Amino acid sequence: MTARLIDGKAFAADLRVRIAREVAALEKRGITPGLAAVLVGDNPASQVYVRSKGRMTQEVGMNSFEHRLSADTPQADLLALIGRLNADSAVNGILVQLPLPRQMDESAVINAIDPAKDVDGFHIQNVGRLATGQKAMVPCTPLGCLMLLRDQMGDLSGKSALVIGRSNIVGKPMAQLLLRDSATVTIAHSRTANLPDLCRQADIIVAAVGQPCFVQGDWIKPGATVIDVGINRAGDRLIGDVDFDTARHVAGAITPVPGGVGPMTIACLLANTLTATARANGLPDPEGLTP
Ligand SMILES: Nc1nc2c(c(=O)[nH]1)N[C@@H](CN(C=O)c1ccc(C(=O)N[C@@H](CCC(=O)O)C(=O)O)cc1)CN2
Repeated sequence: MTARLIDGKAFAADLRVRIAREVAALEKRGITPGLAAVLVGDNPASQVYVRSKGRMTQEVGMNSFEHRLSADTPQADLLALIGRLNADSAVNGILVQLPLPRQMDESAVINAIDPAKDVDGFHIQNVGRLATGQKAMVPCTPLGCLMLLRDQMGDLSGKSALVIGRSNIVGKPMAQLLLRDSATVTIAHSRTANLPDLCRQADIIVAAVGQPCFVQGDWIKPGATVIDVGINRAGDRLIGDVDFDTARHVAGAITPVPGGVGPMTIACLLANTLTATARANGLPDPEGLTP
């Protein structure tokens, strides 16, 4: 068996076309969504991501506002900037690129963002809303994984899903989203016993452990759908959390790295910005962009 390749890059490109159409429709009402991206420090990967976010924001017809602060910026200055962005009616979405420099308190910074503009879905109010089934802003990477899974598998109800990783950004919200779609969800992590056996029972595996080639092909149930969230750098190569070369002979469908989940993250950021703009203007949520 050779797994179907889940082409996240193509899916994300289609999603951006749909978003651009919605943005053009808003334009006719005199509304232009605006996304503010804040980058603190000079982490090379973060610089690349923020640049791509700005470029793609403009490509779909939204306004992009970029704020770059030096690594030694006092936290109070960052909080003051967030306060100004919260109050700015041209800004519908705010993101602070992670990771932040060590002297910053990540939760204090994230929770200073107006939850209605929190297009990363990291604010504690959005976390609580997602967990209790209310309208929320949903973290971009798990939202992208959910879109890919629904596209591949249709109804996820009753499927057994294993999420490997318990981060606030990916693992926990991913589990919430799968639960919301009535999958039977298990969250595994570094202390989980018998992980290979748990994997072998799963119709869906979402790997977000941050360890290259962690999930082996012989852990995978034949025909399962495997979503690899890992982006591990090895020199100039990117390697996922799944051992792609062995997994592709067992899985039914699998995301590659690169070109799988990664591109969905930015497309979903744009989707969330559109949703935030619609909500701020008393309009219904755009079709198919929210869970
Ligand atoms: N505020 C946030 N910070 C971070 C997030 C986030 O969602 N919000 N996620 C990651 C980084 N990230 C976006 O910010 C991101 C990661 C990866 C990709 C992507 O397209 N990856 C490509 C490969 C790109 C490359 O060559 O490096 C792929 O996997 O195909 C986009 C965005 C942490 N910080």
